[in-house]
Amino acid sequence: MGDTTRQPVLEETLGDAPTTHAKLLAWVAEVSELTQPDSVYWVDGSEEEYARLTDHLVEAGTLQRLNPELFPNSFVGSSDPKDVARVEERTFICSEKEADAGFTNNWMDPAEMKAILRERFAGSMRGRTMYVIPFVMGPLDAEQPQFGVEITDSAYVVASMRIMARIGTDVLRKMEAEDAFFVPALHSVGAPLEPGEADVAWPCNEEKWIVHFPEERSIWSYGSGYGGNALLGKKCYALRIASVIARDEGWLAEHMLILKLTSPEGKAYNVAAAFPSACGKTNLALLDPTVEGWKAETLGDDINWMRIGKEGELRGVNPEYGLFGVAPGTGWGTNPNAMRAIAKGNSIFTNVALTDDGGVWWEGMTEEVPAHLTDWEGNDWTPDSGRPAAHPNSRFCTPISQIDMLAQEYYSPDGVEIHAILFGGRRKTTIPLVTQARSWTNGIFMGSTLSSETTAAASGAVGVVRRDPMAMLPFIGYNAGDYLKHWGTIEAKANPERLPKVFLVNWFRRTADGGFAWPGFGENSRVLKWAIERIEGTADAKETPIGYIPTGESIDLTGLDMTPEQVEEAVKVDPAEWKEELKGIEEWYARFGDALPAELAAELKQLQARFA
Ligand SMILES: Nc1nc2c(ncn2[C@@H]2O[C@H](COP(=O)(O)OP(=O)(O)OP(=O)(O)O)[C@@H](O)[C@H]2O)c(=O)[nH]1
Ligand SMILES: O=C([O-])CC(=O)C(=O)O
Ligand SMILES: [Mn+2]
Repeated sequence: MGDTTRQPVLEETLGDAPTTHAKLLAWVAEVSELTQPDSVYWVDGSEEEYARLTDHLVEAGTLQRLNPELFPNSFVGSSDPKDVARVEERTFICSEKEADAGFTNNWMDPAEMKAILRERFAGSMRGRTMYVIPFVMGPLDAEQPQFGVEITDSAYVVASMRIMARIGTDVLRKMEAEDAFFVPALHSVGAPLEPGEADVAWPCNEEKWIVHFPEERSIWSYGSGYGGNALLGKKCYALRIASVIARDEGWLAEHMLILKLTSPEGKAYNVAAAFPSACGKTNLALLDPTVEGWKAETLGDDINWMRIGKEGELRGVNPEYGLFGVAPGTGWGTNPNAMRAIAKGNSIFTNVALTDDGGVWWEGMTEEVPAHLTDWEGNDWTPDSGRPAAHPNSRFCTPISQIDMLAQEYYSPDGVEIHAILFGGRRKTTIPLVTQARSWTNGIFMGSTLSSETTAAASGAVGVVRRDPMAMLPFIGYNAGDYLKHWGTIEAKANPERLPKVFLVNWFRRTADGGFAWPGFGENSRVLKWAIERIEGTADAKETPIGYIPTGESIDLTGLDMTPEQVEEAVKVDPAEWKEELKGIEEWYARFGDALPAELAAELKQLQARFA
């Protein structure tokens, strides 16, 4: 990239370095000595820089520019077919003590792991540019801005990080002015180039390591260029490392969307919802309410940092700056708000199909399926090809500011008060459309036993039911038992009147004939209305062993072709199914051993007794 690069910042050239932050300079020098890049480039985050970067990515064959009349300033690229999702089996929490990682994480001794990683990173950036990306998760004017610096040898990562996080010179200036702590996040695709060797479109390594050192608050990611493995501000920092910081400081870093709802009377409520990957967060965050008189506005679609406010209320902030959404199933029919945001351009698409007129397409985008496409692997595709045109975990990466329904409070460093918390998963049976928890502890029980069928968002088998506490199974940066205990401490710190009410939801239940028991998407606003009316004490409910479910009449069905009996079917608690479920929960809880909080063991006992 010629004039855009700088020589490695080594000890003797520190005088020319673009920052006075001594720790950052030292780290950049150390990494460049280890990884041996051709040059070091400090990312300023400007539009002009983005133009140069994307030009370079087009030249390198990583990205293609889309037809600007269809998608202005937008690009599409395909990853290596073996680098399409997060790799949970290659993800590690290297706490000093193994017990602090707990049974839900892979663990290795930090010194041993560092030795392995140093070997992998040694010379790993040879022939490449090393980019230094100063970033902040959450608003830069937050009381305590949460800084990070990602070092990467992937221009695709730089371009994507610019959409997903606040990056560049402003961040660097504030960081150095405060001589602030930052999370060092080191990333290499692990594909050094020998002199004269031609690059491939998507460099990566067969061997992948996604490693977190919680005590050091550092991240080392090797071998993958994809999403959650490589955009280190997202899952690695804002969930795994932040969950550890949150434990130590008394707050919560959660895998949740945040949605603001305003009732016909003009009263606003903020709902946070935790669903596992590819289970409907982005869709709910961009909800188009079908229920009359209600307004929805987006605050966040994936991550929610919650702190206790001055009046003992729980306040949530979305630390991200963009959407990294699942493309398939996102369409004009199901999620027009996402489609409108995407259509404004300024987006990077990964592993979607290409239309003949230079646009993108994926399954579910339009009702009409194009007669011809280039599929995500670059092959000709027609509707009778017998395979999806877009990869099931293909993604759109789009600035959050392009959402028309974005709430103004998104920009507020103090966030918003959270009034309700939803936990949800993808279950064909057993779990009702919606259940209200009896109490905060009962709500933690619901979250801790959350289960879902696995999706394409992580590599491995799809459709297997697994427990996913608070939808955080792959993201809890410490012992899962301690994590549940930490949730328990919130009750005592909060104002009891202001504690959010907790609900369990399941948009994915099936009827006997195999269809969805509930139409989902915009219609989910009817369920949210019920939940809010429960908070206000105005909606009817039926008490069951697992909590409160709606009566058939208590869900507003105006304008929807559905009967109260069908609602009852969608919310029914079937004792036979629950007998099986209780076995699953018992096995799950047994895995925590001594780390299981006593109050949750008691919750399970009480539930068993209610079914007996
Ligand atoms: N049946 C049904 N499907 C839904 C609903 N909401 C979302 N989906 C589908 O679920 C898939 C994933 O939805 P997303 O909203 O992208 O999931 P996510 O939780 O944001 O996923 P990540 O970004 O991976 O964390 C898409 O294929 C959607 O079409 C719903 O209410 N009902
Ligand atoms: O992290 C990623 O690659 C994408 C994502 O949001 C998830 O899988 O939950
Ligand atoms: Mn999402």
